[in-house]
Amino acid sequence: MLLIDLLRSRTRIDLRHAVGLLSLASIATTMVLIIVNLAAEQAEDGVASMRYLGMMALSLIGYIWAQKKSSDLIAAEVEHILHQLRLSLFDRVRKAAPDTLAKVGQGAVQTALTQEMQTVSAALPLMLNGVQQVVLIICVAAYLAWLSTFAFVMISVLAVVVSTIHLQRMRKINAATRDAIDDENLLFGGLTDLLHGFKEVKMNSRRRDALLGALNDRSIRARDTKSVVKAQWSREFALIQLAFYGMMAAMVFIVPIFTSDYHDVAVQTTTAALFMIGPIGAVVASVPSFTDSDVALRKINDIDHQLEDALDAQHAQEATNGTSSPETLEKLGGALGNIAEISLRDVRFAYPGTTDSPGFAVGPINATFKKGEITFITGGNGAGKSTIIAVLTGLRPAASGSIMVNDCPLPSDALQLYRDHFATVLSDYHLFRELYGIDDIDPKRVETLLKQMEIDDNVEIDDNAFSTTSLSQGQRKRLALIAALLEEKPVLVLDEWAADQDPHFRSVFYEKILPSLRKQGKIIICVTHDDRWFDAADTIYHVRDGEFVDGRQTTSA
Ligand SMILES: Nc1ncnc2c1ncn2[C@@H]1O[C@H](COP(=O)(O)OP(=O)(O)OP(=O)(O)O)[C@@H](O)[C@H]1O
Repeated sequence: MLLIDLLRSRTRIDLRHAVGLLSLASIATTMVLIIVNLAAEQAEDGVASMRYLGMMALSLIGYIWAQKKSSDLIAAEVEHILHQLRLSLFDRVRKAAPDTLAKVGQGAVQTALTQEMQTVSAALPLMLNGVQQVVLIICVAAYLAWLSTFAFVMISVLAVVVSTIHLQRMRKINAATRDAIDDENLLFGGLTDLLHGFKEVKMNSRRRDALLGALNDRSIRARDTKSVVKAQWSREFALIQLAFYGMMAAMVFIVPIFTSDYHDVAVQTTTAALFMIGPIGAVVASVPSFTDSDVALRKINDIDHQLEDALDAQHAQEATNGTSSPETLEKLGGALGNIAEISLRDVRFAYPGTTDSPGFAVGPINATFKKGEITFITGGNGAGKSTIIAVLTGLRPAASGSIMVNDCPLPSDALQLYRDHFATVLSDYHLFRELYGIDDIDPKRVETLLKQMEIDDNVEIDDNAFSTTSLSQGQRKRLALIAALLEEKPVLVLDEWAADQDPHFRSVFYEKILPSLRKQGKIIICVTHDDRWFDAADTIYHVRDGEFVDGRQTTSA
């Protein structure tokens, strides 16, 4: 079972210690049963034994101590294991290239990190409680064996028969559980469409009806498969309860026929059997969550392996390019510390294609971006501007050609080092409310930037975070630019940044903000369609079909 493998492989504690504590709690509980039986015998003779009362108090103290110790240990350990699992997935996501993540599916990774983790989180404590109850059942069974060997053998045979039937039926239930979870995930996918596309759904009643129809169908399927699983489990509970009552009946009607001295222990044996109802119920009730968590863990593992395979392929590709020597990295570090220019030399890149058509390709690209200069990249939709930006910023590794920092070629194993020198607001940017990675923010600088972006009335920075991001599209982009500028990087890349700005602020951007950034000595690269302000650039590259067709030096800048 994956859950047990997970516990074994990830735990920091000695599992024998935890099981020992759980067993101690079970033994203490069994002691209570034995003492009650013995005290009851004395009570029949009208004697109230203080010795048994003391022993019972000791057993209860032992139970409470072991239970508290084991609960604390297990609760901390369960959360530690989940934390480890999350970190491992975060790490793989961190290392993944954009294509790797796209291949596995962002939605699948998100589901693994949220829904499936929650299922496992709920199941782990139940499973450990189940272990305790199993130990308790074993202890009570041993007590039964001591009271009456015949009763014990009979119960054991009955337990083996019922367990065999139960396990057979479990296979069917497990398969149905997997179907139910798949149906539920399909339903959640549709819900994401409904919530993310809420406005589009509101605007179009045909789309709304079609989407709600599909959601309804998926919900019906999820309902039906789930109710089949629940009905199967109810039948299982009934079977186990029936077996239990059968066992009680056998003890009071059948055992006395075959054993002569049974009447001496009949009451104790029946009490012990009754004592098992709770633990058996708890064990049976915890089984469905094991099944759910096993399915959830399989899904998490699956995503983990898919990411791992994609990363292995990525690393194999990187390995063919070799590893840079410390001298090369040192030279590159020096160049990056004082970037005068970045050049692309015969750079090519292509998206993976399909069997029917090759992926879109850019290159050969030749261009130079200089410190203290503004470069515009223009071109029609789909010409390849954003793809070139992705290669230039090191988000996508070039297939051939070279990127030069000053006169130093960028090796493919130093892309992260290179990327760390860029601040970007890309076309599909994400605005973080928290200014992650930006420390010691100077409040005066923030004030100036907020004023310069004309949003000082709407936003402030508190505790390293924007006070709000609930703003208009244009204002959100201004915040993204502030965050990029606070990073204080030597290269600034903006992909269609001004597209959402009003005419007034566009002129502020092109006529004031960009020139002041040029004065600061940054390399500024902007993808833009704003031909009215082409004069603001020092150099303009025009892209057509993945190539620069015109690189012109403007005169006015
Ligand atoms: N992730 C991707 N996987 C495969 N192909 C892609 C991917 N992203 C873009 N493309 C292909 O690359 C082409 C160029 O896209 P790109 O985004 O670079 O164009 P663009 O010039 O920035 O366009 P726009 O002005 O519309 O933003 C697209 O036509 C598309 O076919």
